[in-house]
Amino acid sequence: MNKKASQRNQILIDLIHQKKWPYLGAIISVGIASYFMFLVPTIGKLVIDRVITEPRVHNGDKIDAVISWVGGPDALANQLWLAGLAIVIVTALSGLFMYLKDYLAAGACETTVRELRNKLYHHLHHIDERYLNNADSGDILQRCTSDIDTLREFLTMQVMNIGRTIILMAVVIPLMFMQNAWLTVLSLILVPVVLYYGMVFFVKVRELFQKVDEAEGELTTIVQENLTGIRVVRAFARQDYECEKFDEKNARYSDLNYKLICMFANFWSLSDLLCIAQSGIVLIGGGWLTAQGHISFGTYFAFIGYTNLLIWPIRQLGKELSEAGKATVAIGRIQEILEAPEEEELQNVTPLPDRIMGAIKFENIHFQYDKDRPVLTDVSFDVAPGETIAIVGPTGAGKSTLIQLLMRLHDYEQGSISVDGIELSSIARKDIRHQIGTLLQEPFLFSRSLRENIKFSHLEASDGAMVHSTTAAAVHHTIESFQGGYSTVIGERGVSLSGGQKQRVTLSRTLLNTPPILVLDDTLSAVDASTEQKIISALHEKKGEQTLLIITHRISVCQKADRIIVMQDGRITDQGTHNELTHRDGFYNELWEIQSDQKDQFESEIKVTV
Ligand SMILES: Nc1ncnc2c1ncn2[C@@H]1O[C@H](COP(=O)(O)OP(=O)(O)OP(=O)(O)O)[C@@H](O)[C@H]1O
Repeated sequence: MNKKASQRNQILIDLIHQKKWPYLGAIISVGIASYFMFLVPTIGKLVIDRVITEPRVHNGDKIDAVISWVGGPDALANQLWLAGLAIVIVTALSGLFMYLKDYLAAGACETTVRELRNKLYHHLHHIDERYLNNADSGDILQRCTSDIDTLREFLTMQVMNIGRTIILMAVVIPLMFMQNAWLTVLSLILVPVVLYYGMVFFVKVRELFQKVDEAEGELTTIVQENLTGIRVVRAFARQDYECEKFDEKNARYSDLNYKLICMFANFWSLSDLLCIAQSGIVLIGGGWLTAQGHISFGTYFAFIGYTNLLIWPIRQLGKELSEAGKATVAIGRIQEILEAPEEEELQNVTPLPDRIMGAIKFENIHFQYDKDRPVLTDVSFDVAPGETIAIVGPTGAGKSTLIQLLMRLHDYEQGSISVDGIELSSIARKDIRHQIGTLLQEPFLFSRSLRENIKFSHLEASDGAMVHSTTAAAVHHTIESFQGGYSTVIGERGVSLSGGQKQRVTLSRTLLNTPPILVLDDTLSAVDASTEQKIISALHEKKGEQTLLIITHRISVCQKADRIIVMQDGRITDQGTHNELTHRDGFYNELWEIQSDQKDQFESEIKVTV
């Protein structure tokens, strides 16, 4: 067994081990139920041999004692309903223990799967940023939903059925041998073939299952992407193109499923044939042995019953094993996520006060995502507590990366970053993130009420504080104009709000928490100039209370900053106030001239029109 397979088994063993007592109870119940199942044909045999047929068998054993107790063979022959009642009672007891098995197993399985789901969800929230950047969200979604369901089915159905069949064989086969060894051999002669065929099928089908799962993942990804980006598709009138792409994936998924169904059809028909052949062998062989007087008629009757009792579950074993193949693929895929590294946490972290001052220092920072592709080179700058810094630069200059390093979404390898004089790499990730409020380029809102979305940053905040933050973000009146006000539930990713409204809601969410450091990553790009000014003024009211880093392309925002940092190609190429930078050549001055020209042109066009 290779390492991966043994790790997969280990996950399963660990999961089952956590609930060993209910599982053990289920196994014992199956054992008892199997014994009662064995008793049904055995009662038939005893009645035939000791009551119905002549000459009657007398062994002087406990069975004879029971027969005498109910009035002897003749009396029993006149009251055969008693034997029928015994069969009903034994069958009912067998059913009762099977129910107990299902009850214990279902409880244990559900808890096991729920714990695994929680473990996976918790892990996803702590997984390393690099893994998330490269991961395919549709695929992860599938692993967390349908793969978990496959595993659940495996634990509730397959493990129990496989266990049940093995226990049934372990209980019934020795009891059959005790009655007649040759007939037992005859009754089981095709069992190895049925089992082997099931195992071969199981190995073959596993590979195909993996392909089907992958194809399903691709299909989920394409649906999810298209739902998220449906407006982009419509804007470019690319519906047909996307439908074609979907059809391709859909066809592949269907073809693979069809192949799988065909394989199963072959398996069922051939295994049915094998099972019927096994029953036929017992019928013919047992009939001959009875005719020759080697076995009693009752034994013949009982062995037909035993064979039927065993062969069908054994045939089912092939199916269960093949389903188990599907589960091992699912476990492997879940395991891949569980093995993805989590964000590393330090053993000895430097604790932060409840509220830091907000001083930031970058010293000779070098950083790259991929080998030999430097994104930040020798970046150094200082920010005093309460200072407002604007960061400008062309696209791809590394501005967002700077912020991601500050939030410890990635770790720097060269240089130093400190917050209030404490080296960032010695601070726990969650501690530093508590101190920084961030508004990312892409506003994200949950499909919950506006109130829940805004209070996400500060769950205990009062409604008054919430209204204060929405007023500062210039969105309070918009929210009040909705029929449901703050209770309005917004669609997935806030689709019922405009881009600017979404940004303002996310801004109010960040403002509610008043963290000592606030970062706006190109957040104001989707709001109009007057709203932008309102928001900037609101932020300026708190000037000095929090350190403000604003990544922006707008000169109007930079003008209000204490200092502007200019970034180009991963380096800081200039810094200073608006006045200083507009009096020397460089990127900022060019940006200023372009935006001033545009403003002048716009104003003169308005004058002409008026
Ligand atoms: N997760 C990532 N993995 C690999 N490369 C990345 C990743 N994120 C960003 N980059 C690369 O790093 C460089 C800097 O990206 P960054 O997002 O920091 O730029 P930016 O200045 O914020 O750009 P913009 O103004 O367009 O947002 C770019 O070349 C980008 O392709």
